[in-house]
This record gives sequence, C-alpha cells and structure tokens, in this order.
Amino acid sequence: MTEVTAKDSDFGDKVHISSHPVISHKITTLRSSTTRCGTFRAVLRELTYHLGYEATSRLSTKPVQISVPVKTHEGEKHVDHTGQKLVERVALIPILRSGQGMVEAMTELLPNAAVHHIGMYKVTGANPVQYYNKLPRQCDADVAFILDPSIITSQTTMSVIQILKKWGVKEIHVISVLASRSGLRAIVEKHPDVYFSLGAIDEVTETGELLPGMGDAGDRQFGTVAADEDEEELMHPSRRKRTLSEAL
Ligand SMILES: O=P(O)(O)OC[C@H]1O[C@H](OP(=O)(O)OP(=O)(O)O)[C@H](O)[C@@H]1O
Ligand SMILES: O=c1cc[nH]c(=O)[nH]1
Repeated sequence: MTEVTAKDSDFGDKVHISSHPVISHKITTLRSSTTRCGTFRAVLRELTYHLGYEATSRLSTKPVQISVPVKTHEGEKHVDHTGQKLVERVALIPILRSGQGMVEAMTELLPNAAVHHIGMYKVTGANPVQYYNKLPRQCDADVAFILDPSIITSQTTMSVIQILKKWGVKEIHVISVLASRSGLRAIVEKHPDVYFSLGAIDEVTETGELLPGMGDAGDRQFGTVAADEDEEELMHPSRRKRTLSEAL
C-alpha cells in the first residue's frame, strides 16, 4: 500500500498536515500490526506532543517582568528581564475513548489548561451519540483543542465542533494523527473557521475504516477487542439501566 500524501494547501490555510520525518516514522509505528498496546500508547503520546507543539503556535503571549539570577565576579546578581506569558485560556477536549491517550502530552505543553471530556459513540447510518459531556455550564476558554487520533467520516468531530460552538468558545483547533481526505474535506467545508494539526491523510474504506489507518485507536491503546454495534448501543444512558439490571 502506497502511503497517500496531501499538502496543506489542498485544504486551505487553517489545515496543517505534518511532513516531518519523525512524525512519519512514529505514525508508521502506530500503523504496524506488530505494535502492542504499551508502545502504541507511548508513541501516540509522543506524536501528540509534536502535533500539539505545532498546534499551539497560534497562542499569543504578553510581556511579564521577572528577575533572573546571573553569576558575576562579585557573586550572584538578579537582572530584570521582560519575559513572555501565554494569554489565552485553553480547554483540552479529549473525545473518549481514544482522545484520552492524547491528554498527557497536551498537559505537559499546557499544564494549566482545563480538560473537559466528551464521550461519543457511533451508530451506523445515524449521527454519533454523545454519552458523556463534562463541559462546564459557562464557557471558560478562549481556545479549545479537540483531541482525537482519527477522523474517518468526520461525523464525530463535526458533532463535537457543534457542541463547542454552542458552548461559546471563540477558536477551535482539532489535533488528530490521521484524517481521511473525504472526512477532512467535509469538515473544512462546513466549518471553515476551525484549525487542524494533523499527522497524515488517509483514505476511507466502504465499511468506514481508515485506509491504511492504524486499526481502532481505542482498542489498540487499551488492549480491548472491537465492540459490536449492539454493545456500543448499550453505552447510551437510557439503555444503561437495563444493561445493569440484566447483568445482576
Ligand atoms: O469520523 P468518524 O467516522 O465519526 O469516526 C471517528 C471516531 O471513531 C473513533 O472512535 P471509536 O468509535 O472507535 O470509539 P473509541 O475511541 O471509544 O474506540 C475515533 O477515535 C473517532 O472518535
Ligand atoms: O479506522 C478506524 C476505525 C475505528 N476507529 C478508529 O480509530 N479507526
């Protein structure tokens, strides 16, 4: 299988697709069938750090006065310096489950960012269903970074973008390792104001998998086997009670 390559310019000026050799190398490790879950998690974390570094380049800074210790012949002196401090309030929005594996790297970059989890599951032929939403009632961020390793049809990402726009955040930036060409095209058309930092562009199969993809990023991170659709449906809150009582 020849890897598909795409240029940023194919998708407009808000989409950045990495061409960095270290990113390509790490994505190859994620794709490989022989990569086990411990390595998968570690490499996803490393990739997120690199993609997040690029994604956060749009944040602004303001001057801050500090003093810096400097050794001189007379001993240590403290010199005044005008440093820089990040300005925007940032929220990280991991989409469960897979986006959880991207949180640690992003909080290393931005230790004071809020983390608001959103859980989504897919139903064939219907819109994705939100099963968890920990956004505070009042919007508390200027910029939201959506974290999800894969964008396939893009229905999940688009649903979360809609949720965040309704919440009131001014700038939305999606960080993802792999996006399908058709899925990315659909989001960019519907949400031209949203920014993207991506590792690579893939195609999508008739059955809704990324090609070549990396398998199911959730299952590969957490060492689980793919749930069938009936099991996914049982995650919906309205069905959970029945599931529990059946299990007891
Ligand atoms: O672009 P879409 O077609 O909407 O698909 C993308 C979604 O599918 C994957 O999650 P998955 O449903 O495998 O859930 P999981 O993270 O809980 O494993 C992925 O992490 C995205 O959230
Ligand atoms: O290709 C796929 C399919 C399901 N989930 C993923 O993360 N990737």
